[in-house]
Amino acid sequence: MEIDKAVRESDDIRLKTKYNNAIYVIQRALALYSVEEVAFSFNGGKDSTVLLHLLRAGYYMHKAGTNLSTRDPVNDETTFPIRTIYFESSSAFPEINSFTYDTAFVYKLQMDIIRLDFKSGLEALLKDKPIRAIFLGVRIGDPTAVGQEQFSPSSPGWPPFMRVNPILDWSYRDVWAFLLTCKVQYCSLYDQGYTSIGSIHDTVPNALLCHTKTDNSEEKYKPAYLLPDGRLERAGRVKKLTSQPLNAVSNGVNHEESHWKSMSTASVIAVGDEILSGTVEDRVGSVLCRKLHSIGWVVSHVSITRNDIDAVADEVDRQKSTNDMVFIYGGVGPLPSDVTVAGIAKAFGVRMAPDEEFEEYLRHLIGERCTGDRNEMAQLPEGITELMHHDKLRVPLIKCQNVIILTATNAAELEKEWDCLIELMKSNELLVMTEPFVSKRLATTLSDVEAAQPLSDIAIKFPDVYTGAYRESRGGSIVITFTGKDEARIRAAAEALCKKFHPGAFSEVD
Ligand SMILES: Cc1cc2nc3c(=O)[nH]c(=O)nc-3n(C[C@H](O)[C@H](O)[C@H](O)COP(=O)(O)O)c2cc1C
Ligand SMILES: Nc1ncnc2c1ncn2[C@@H]1O[C@H](COP(=O)(O)OP(=O)(O)OP(=O)(O)O)[C@@H](O)[C@H]1O
Ligand SMILES: [Mg+2]
Repeated sequence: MEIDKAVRESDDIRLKTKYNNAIYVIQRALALYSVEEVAFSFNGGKDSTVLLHLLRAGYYMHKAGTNLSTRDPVNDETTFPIRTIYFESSSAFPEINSFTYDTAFVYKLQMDIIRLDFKSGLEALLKDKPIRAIFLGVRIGDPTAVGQEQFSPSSPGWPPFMRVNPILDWSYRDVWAFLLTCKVQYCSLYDQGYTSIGSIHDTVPNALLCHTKTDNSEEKYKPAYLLPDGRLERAGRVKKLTSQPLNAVSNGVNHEESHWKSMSTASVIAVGDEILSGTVEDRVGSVLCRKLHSIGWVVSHVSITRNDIDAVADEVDRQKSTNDMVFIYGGVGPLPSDVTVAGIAKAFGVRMAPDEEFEEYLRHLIGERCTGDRNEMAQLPEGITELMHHDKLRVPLIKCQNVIILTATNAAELEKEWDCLIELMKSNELLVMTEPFVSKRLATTLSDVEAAQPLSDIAIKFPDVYTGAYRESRGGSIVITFTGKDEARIRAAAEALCKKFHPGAFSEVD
């Protein structure tokens, strides 16, 4: 068989392994279910195109294995009796539609076209046909792959069938290695910069493949197989799939009660038993708070957590749902106490899965000693992780939905990571910079009893200005802080306070 021959003759060992595993899964399925009981869910996408060829090869081998002596020369490899289902939709790309139909014709697929949503369509199909298992081109990293194995029963609430995912462990790179090695046709959109295809409403070419802009500003895209980092395969999917939206707010002159609530908020979590025991000082937290403040973010919460998966999971779970962004550091690495990433996975209810791109970075960094299977560090939370690469970083930053993992251990390292992070977040439109905070500080030797009531009055009169106070020592002066996004309002609040006391009662602190 052509496909089998092409893979076996190639010197891509990795592809051979992936291919053999996928064929094994297909053969297991064909041993468990009769041909009438299986179906193939085909939609013309690259993953289902890979699966089509694997299924044809697997089916042929299965037939040859079970029925060698009686092989019918007419019923050869060009015949593929597995029922193929396509959920046709008016919002599919015309190129996807025509590729699906053309492919069905070329390979004589027995197509069932379903014009209902997935769930209702499957309900109707399963009522009518004896289908018990459906082959899908789902891969780890797809949002729908979370929690799935190669054989996964359909979810509760769905009609009962077995989802069979022979290419679950294939990476983006494996998919292209296969399609190119086997020289099979794929949908033309992949040559126009599309890297993962949903509907016409949520899919654009992947900006990471955009290479020129001509005078009339027409954009040109490289083919999908040139995307260097498969993790970014879904970058052409319109936002809802990447992460929770960040409501970066830029109005600093809204004088309403809800003013502070409308700002972007961040929570900072340090992980470290040694910080809790007082053995070491946290050298990152305060610098990070200053950085966030400088871009106009409100830091709502700072905490220190034990090196314990459940403790990290609980804290991340609490903070991720009440903040736009969570920054976590400490406990990242291969040591037994490095449980931060696993804690994050637990907080999101996903498992840890090997991440090939990350493994590649680690291999460059640590050398060949760490192979994928043994390298615990190459395991990342499945389906929610995005690697953020920057030329100045040796290892990409890890982002799990709205949780960013920092590896900095001191202020200098944080400076560097922060600069890269800001650049990356801006270019990915994950972070719209908000107006920075401005603040004014006034020191006074007035007693706190004297200052208390006038300060409350100012806070009521200027709800858009944060009015706070702190002491440097119990007996020393009080420092009053005014913070907000509108300099004029801050000045007005400070002046209003000064007017309530004798001249010279306050002096400005730099
Ligand atoms: C054959 C088939 C079986 C599916 N089985 C399930 C399932 O068991 N559970 C589930 O949540 N979604 C199932 N889905 C839906 C997919 O996960 C779907 O891609 C996902 O809900 C996202 O769809 P959307 O991006 O088009 O909205 C199935 C889809 C197909 C085509
Ligand atoms: N409209 C559909 N009809 C039939 N099967 C579908 C449909 N949409 C998705 N599927 C099934 O779900 C799998 C996963 O879909 P997904 O969009 O992730 O992959 P793909 O379309 O094959 O490739 P790409 O990631 O490039 O879009 C498909 O391989 C296919 O088996
Ligand atoms: Mg698709």
